[in-house]
Amino acid sequence: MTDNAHSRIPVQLKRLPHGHGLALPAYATQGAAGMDVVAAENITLRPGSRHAVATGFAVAIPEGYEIQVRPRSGLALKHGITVPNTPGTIDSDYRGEVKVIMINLSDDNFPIQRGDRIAQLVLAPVTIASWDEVEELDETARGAGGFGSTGGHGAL
Ligand SMILES: O=c1ccn([C@H]2C[C@H](O)[C@@H](COP(=O)(O)OP(=O)(O)OP(=O)(O)O)O2)c(=O)[nH]1
Ligand SMILES: [Mg+2]
Repeated sequence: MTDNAHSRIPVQLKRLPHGHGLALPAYATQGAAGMDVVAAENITLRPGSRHAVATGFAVAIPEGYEIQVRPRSGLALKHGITVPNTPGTIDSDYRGEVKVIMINLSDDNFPIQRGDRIAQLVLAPVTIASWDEVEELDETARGAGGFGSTGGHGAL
């Protein structure tokens, strides 16, 4: 763990019974955006299968923030293991166990051991919108063009 405490936002965390003895989510380097989070269970992900992996803790995120659950690129690149709902959203009013939904996109079984770093958690501010319903929207050069309208892969 590194010394970037000056910029930290306190977030309450409650260990659940099966979470005792596990490392808390932690920043691996001083500039890390995410805290690596470890699995609280042993599970083998078969090819194509998915599972909500226990973390062994619950949180109370301050209002105005969320926690995003993101995959680790090493697991994605080397093993085809990722988070299908990335970024997963942990709401500030959620008090259940934080879980990491993982999917195995490879052709091989992938064993997860309790204590393995499986994903990363990013604390992020949330901006709250209010709808301003109108009859007409302003015109732009893009207009309704989207979904590759400016040219995509291999376009001339
Ligand atoms: O990767 C995730 C995503 C969600 N959650 C928990 C915390 C979150 O606050 C709650 C609801 O998540 P979300 O809003 O993404 O799911 P939903 O399908 O919309 O369920 P709900 O109707 O409960 O909001 O589930 C996790 O533990 N891990
Ligand atoms: Mg929801």
